[in-house]
Amino acid sequence: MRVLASAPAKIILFGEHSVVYGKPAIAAAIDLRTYVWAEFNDRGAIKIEAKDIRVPGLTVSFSEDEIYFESDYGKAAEVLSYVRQAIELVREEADANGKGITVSITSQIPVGAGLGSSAAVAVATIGAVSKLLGLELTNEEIGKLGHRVELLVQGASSGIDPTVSAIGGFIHYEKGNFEHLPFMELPIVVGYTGSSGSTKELVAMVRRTYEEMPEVIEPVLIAMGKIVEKAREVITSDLDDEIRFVQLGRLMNINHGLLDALGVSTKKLSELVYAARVAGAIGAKITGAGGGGCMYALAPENQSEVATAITIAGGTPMITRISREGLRIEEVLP
Ligand SMILES: Nc1ncnc2c1ncn2[C@@H]1O[C@H](COP(=O)(O)OP(=O)(O)OP(=O)(O)O)[C@@H](O)[C@H]1O
Ligand SMILES: C[C@@](O)(CCO)CC(=O)[O-]
Ligand SMILES: [Mg+2]
Repeated sequence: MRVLASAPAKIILFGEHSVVYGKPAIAAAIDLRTYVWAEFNDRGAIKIEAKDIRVPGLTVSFSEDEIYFESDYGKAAEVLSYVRQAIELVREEADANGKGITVSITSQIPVGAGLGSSAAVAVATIGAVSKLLGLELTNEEIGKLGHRVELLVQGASSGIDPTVSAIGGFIHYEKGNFEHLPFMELPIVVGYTGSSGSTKELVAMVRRTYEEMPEVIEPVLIAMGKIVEKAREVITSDLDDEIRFVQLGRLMNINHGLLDALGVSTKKLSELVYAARVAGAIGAKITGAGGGGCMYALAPENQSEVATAITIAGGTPMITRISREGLRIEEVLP
């Protein structure tokens, strides 16, 4: 039997980092996906084929166009720990420890770019392997297992990324609970700096700053939580789109300033944010963990001008749409 599952990337519209401290956040699944095939092997081992993982600074040996890491030889590189943990967790849940499983991954999501590649690969792997092992799990349960994978690998995780990747759509998230927000086509442009940041390291860096000066950082996190509450009010109001976008844009700009205050912006991220605003975006901010990765801009009138400005500033623009669907079982072959 072979199973193919896919799970989407996400953008965090408001509330990254503060969500790790129990504040609310708003995120949406987007139409870039990670695909995972799962099948049994008769060697009792976990075998992972990551066909297109491109991690700057990582050198791996490969044969033809495939990169192999095999955990039974103790060679599993840290870079594949999300996938390995996902497989091990599902094997445990299914009482199938020791069963040989091969997964093969292809992905459209840039890695370490703030678009939730770690959550998508964990969720798609859990989806494919649980189906293979005959476990009946809801997408919500798979999101919770994805959260456990992120906790195991990163040490800290709010769970928002695996939740939105598993269930899809546009959500408000707080302390493990989520609620779908009314669907809204968002005229956004994502700008990729081309460099990556590690969520594990960025979350740990914010934690160190918080522990050194809680009296300074706590109010920043509280303000971020208030921004999310305000944004939710605007999104669920019956004001015209034009007015809602202007208010959301202002909140994005404030949220970006506070993320910069936490130290998760970079020169390049800020350049893309300012280039987008100068080109007419009504709001622009980092999305995801920062330290490289992506920003996004809200540009109802001028998406193409903003995309050009991001290119001129040295970034790669992506015009994406919200994905209503989260985890999907694409194929089950005998
Ligand atoms: N296609 C893939 N195959 C295998 N592992 C992957 C793949 N994509 C992502 N990963 C894993 O996820 C890690 C990147 O996760 P990280 O949380 O640092 O960034 P992100 O999820 O892309 O961004 P963010 O968490 O800010 O949204 C990679 O180092 C790798 O371990
Ligand atoms: C930085 C962070 O808030 C979002 C990463 O996409 C981490 C998390 O919520 O687990
Ligand atoms: Mg991640």
